[in-house]
Amino acid sequence: MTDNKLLIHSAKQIVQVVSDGRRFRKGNEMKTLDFLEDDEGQGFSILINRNGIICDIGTDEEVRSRCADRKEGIINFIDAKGCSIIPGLVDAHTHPVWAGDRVHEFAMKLAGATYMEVHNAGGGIHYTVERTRRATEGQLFTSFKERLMRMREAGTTLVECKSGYGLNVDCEMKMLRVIEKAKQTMAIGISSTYCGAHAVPKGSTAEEATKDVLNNQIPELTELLQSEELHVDNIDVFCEKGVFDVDQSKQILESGKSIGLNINFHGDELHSTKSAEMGASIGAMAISHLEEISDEGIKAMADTGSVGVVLPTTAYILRLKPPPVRKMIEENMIVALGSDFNPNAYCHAMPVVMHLACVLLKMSMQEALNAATINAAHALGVSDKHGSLEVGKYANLLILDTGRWENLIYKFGCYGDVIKNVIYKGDVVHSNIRRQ
Ligand SMILES: N=CN[C@@H](CCC(=O)O)C(=O)O
Ligand SMILES: [Zn+2]
Repeated sequence: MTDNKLLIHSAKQIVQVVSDGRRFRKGNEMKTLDFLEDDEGQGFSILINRNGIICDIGTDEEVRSRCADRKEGIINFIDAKGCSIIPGLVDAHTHPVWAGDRVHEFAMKLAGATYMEVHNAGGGIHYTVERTRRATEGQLFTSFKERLMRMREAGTTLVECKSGYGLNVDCEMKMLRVIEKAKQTMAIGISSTYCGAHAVPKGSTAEEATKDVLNNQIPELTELLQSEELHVDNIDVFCEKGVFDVDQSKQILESGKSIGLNINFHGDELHSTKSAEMGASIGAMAISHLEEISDEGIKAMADTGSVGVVLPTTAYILRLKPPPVRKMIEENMIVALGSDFNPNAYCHAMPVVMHLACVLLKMSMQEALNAATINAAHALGVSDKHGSLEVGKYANLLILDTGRWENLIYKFGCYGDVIKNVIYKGDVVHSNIRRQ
């Protein structure tokens, strides 16, 4: 007799997001969510095996009788009466490892300074780089761990995490080791990204910094990947006027691709540089920001299937023109969401990001949930295991204390009132005490 780890039963609603094995949704399909619900008051169940994988899903009666037929036992039960269940949220873009505090810059920006004015005056990324270089691995891990726990409480079960506040070989590898440690020890999924070309270090030119990335940082990273000291998934560059230009970015991204990393980078944020066209031409898995994407860029990304990761917190905080998400969806680009959690945009909560996506980017709640689950997982190349509630996928899910999942988006900033439990690979990793 096999024992299953957990049966969650009696749920009012299970929002699977997708139920037919598809890896993403685009265009008009983004308005659709697959879910289990009926008006007769019938409850729904999810059964999770010992390996933390969903092994059955359906009405309470169906799941229990199939389990009995297979003569399987169940170790734990959760009664989800009146609740809805959705997949764990996927945050497709964050910068969560750093030291220092940039609250003073928020005041400068409120007073009218632009992002690049702060950056060029030695603040912004440069300010964080100085403090991150001085911090020990232990100090960086302690604050990173805390941030990951806050993200998880807000419903994130898979998060992309970048390096990029080192800008030299030692500190970039230090950041990647910190991310690796969390990857090995914490109950949250992590997709790690090398972003050694996040800014041009003080005292260097972009050309010199490109050479350092190509000739020093990537070779060192290659060795650490080969020795399996690090497991890195993606390569990123800040492709922007005054940072790395399109040619420099292309060289760095292609070099990362040649060592097996997925291309996933910052483009067309503050200026239209044709980053999207370049990224699509080299097979980028995803490109983030895209506030200034051109019509040709949208078409190129739609044609190649590169995912557009939009970051509503950035446009909101920097008062930028928001990315043209309606147009992207109309043109069949795959759109995903990320929090962009970083010292400029201090927001770790994907429910807040989804709310901003609806109000600022004019997405519907269904589109926002697709973008924050299956499409975000696809941007990270792992939508075969994450991003929906289907048999064979990780049992990463949220039990919401409401019969209508939309409350998670509607109740702006009040996700703590809505999320009852966060479950990662079949284990309860967060319980809202007030909601028990
Ligand atoms: N634009 C570049 N990188 C980050 C900001 C990083 C920082 O300001 O520390 C972003 O995605 O918003
Ligand atoms: Zn970023």
